[in-house]
Amino acid sequence: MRRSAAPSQLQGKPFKKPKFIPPTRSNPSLNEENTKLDPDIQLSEVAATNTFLQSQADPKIYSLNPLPAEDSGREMNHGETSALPAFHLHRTVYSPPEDITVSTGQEVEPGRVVRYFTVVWCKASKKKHKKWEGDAVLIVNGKSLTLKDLEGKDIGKGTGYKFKELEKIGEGHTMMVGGKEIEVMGAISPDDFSSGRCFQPGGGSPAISRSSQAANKSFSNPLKSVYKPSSKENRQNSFQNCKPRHDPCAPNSFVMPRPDKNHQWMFNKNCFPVVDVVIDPHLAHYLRPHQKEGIVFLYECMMGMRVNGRCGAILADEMGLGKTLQCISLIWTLQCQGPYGGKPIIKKTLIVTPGSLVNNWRREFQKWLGSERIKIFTVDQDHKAEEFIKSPLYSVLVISYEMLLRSLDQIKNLRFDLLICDEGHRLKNSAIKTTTALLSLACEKRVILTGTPVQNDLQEFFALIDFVNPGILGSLSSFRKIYEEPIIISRQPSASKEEKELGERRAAELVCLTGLFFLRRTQEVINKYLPPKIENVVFCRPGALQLELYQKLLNSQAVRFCLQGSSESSPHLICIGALKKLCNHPCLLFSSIKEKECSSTGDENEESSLYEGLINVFPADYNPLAFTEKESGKLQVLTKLLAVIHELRPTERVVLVSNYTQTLNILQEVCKRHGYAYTRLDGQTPVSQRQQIVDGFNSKYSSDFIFLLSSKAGGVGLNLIGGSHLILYDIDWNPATDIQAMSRVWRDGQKHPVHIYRLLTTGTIEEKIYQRQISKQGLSGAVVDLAQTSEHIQFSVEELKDLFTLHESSHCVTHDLLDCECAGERDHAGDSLEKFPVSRNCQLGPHHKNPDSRKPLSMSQLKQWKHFSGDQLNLKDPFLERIKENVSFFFQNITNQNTAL
Ligand SMILES: Nc1ncnc2c1ncn2[C@@H]1O[C@H](COP(=O)(O)OP(=O)(O)OP(=O)(O)O)[C@@H](O)[C@H]1O
Ligand SMILES: [Mg+2]
Repeated sequence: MRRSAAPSQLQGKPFKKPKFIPPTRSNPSLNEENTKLDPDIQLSEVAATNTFLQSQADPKIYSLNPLPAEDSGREMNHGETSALPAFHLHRTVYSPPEDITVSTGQEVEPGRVVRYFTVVWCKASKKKHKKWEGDAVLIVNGKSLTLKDLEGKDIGKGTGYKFKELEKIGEGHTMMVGGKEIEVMGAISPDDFSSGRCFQPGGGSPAISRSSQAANKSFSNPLKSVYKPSSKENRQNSFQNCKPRHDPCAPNSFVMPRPDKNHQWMFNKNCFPVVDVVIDPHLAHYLRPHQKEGIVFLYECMMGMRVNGRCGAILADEMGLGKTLQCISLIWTLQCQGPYGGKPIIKKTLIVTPGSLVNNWRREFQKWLGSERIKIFTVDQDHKAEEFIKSPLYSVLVISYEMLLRSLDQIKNLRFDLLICDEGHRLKNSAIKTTTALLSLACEKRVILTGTPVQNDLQEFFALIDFVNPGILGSLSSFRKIYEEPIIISRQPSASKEEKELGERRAAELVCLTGLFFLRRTQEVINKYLPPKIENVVFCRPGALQLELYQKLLNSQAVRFCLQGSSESSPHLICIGALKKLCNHPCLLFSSIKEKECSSTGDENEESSLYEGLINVFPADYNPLAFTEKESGKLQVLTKLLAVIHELRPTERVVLVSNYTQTLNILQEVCKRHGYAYTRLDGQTPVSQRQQIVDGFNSKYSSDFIFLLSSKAGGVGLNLIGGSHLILYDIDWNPATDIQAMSRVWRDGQKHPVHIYRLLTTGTIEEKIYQRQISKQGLSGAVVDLAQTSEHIQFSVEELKDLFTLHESSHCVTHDLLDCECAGERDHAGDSLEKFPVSRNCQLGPHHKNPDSRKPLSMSQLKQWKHFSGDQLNLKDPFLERIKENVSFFFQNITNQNTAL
């Protein structure tokens, strides 16, 4: 039968064998190089994991875009390369063994042999000359055949075949399946099927995707922006000047891995001598081992050395690990150097970041490189992007996401060679304007920085991956069929053994594919450079007015209504909001009631039914502006805490965090009343002033005692090392918001022991939210993402019942739930949590050799924290001793207890 090529084959040479070529190990020397950096940091950490993707990742470096098998096609005439290990590329073609027994997600009868083939197909016709319509995968399971397209969708099924016919299936065999004619191209290994690799289009390289615009281009040259073909003469001149910028042999020099032969064959068309790329010793001197590893990772990604022709990377180190310095080192290195003839790799860099961090980037550049080496342009109201465009002086443009959208037309006209998206988890949705705007920029070297876990959602994971390396995972629809669906199915309790196995294999494959350009390290890698951290959870007794109001709210018609029905409409959100306000201070609730009274048009709605009769609980002359501290348990504790810090540590400062502007107003008023100098950063603070406020507070000359911070407005990325005490006044549904806030002070540069206080009102909804945060359900559920609020959480009636219960007689409901033998009556000093390292649940989380060793802080780990009731005599901690009168219970954990200061 004559045949025309199937669409995929038109892209390249027609072939007769299965298309997928398993990723091949390339340049083992890079692996060695990396592991040499720090024996503590193994490359296995490079691999991504995921709560979905927890399978063992193979830390090998793979080439996803195989080159011709022989690398002798081009002579490398620069002697330096001969020292490199020869590049061997194996094209593995699977030939089926006589008997294959597999277990996959297909419904397999026990003991039955399932076989897989790549085929081409077309609609059945009598025409002699077939026009093949597409590639597909044929699954032969007993007497049944299933045909799946390369997006994983079933496109044909057939049953009742004769065994004799099925035995004949092999290369070149033609037959009918579900009204489609097929021709078999070759066999696929069960492994390629279960890993999903056989679905990857383009000769096994996901780099050539049919779906993505960018991926439709032939794969990119990571050096093209700078390498212009030079004349012979020029080339000879440049050859003579080809020296490394810094001495690679100097003691403590930090040298980047050299490109392997394969890379040279692809990208060193002018045959420049290969020159060592050496990190500026001025920077190298300061770099921590994990930062060196991170810089090698970023360098290799940007150079297309990890995934051929792909130049994207995600650096997802936990907060405070110095992602900024790693990027600054990358930019400065690529801007001045390159491996081929020493030619620089980039000219212009675009850094997009949240508004509050624009000037932080400038500061960090200045801190590490001074103001002479590199010129940074930051866009704000007074400095428009046009200035950058006009001036040849600047090589780095720093702009906020909001400003980028506004200046997109001008920025689009510029050519950037490197794009860095700080706090880039916001790009997890490819439909949002910011993502489309950034994708419209013609820049292939893309880095996402994020310290915050993304939501537990594989589609968001896909969006981030697709942003940095477009098309590498194929189209979204094929990703869903091939990875997401089997992985999700495998995690359901009802999953069969085969479904579980298939899901695990697909997850492992995804980890392998993405682990090449995804790096996450956890806080532990810098703990040894940090002072001790004393973390306290403080359960504050509610005031009498609070208790009375709380009971009244719980007995309201609105709450009763929530407990009867479904939570599809959202009266429960209004109830939760009111309870949270009350926990912060009754005056906040008073203001809401008054506001409602004024705006009410007489119609009865949930909010008015919630507030019914409440106003009578307040004294008749109640004035919310003249609130007292006594009225709120937490405020009472807070004022005592501030007083004791001020007294015992007069030179130390406090960061005071709330999620609500109105609460910050109250806290600000407290500062005024007590004469504490303060500064404030919230959503209203103009972007241009934010860094100034932060710098002022961090300066040793600052007279401010308190930094009032709205965690939602300015939590991410800020360095507030001027403060060594951080008080979280209220709790968020989303643990990520609180973790972000808490990470502002315990970071590199902090000189004092850090004290963190998390204030919760005993027995109330705040305890429930805390329990939800630390319980497995809370972390693996819907609340891991920064953008998540209670609006996104679905509550069952049972959960709502629990939320809307007040435990008046308990010292600490959270402790009651721990099943702890101490019954909260004695100083129960458990082991320090350092024995139980905590890591945040993260879809893109770290890869650990022992998956059980690091779970999110759980109830059982909390039990290991030191804990004691407020009634105890003589607490060792002088701060807690002074506030204990209004505290029913404490949990405390000390990290780095023995760090010398
Ligand atoms: N090697 C180092 N030596 C001393 N200080 C460092 C080093 N690396 C980073 N720092 C400092 O540590 C602080 C935190 O770094 P950075 O802001 O880059 O963290 P990050 O990883 O971006 O965290 P986040 O996710 O919170 O934004 C900064 O003040 C930075 O200057
Ligand atoms: Mg940062």
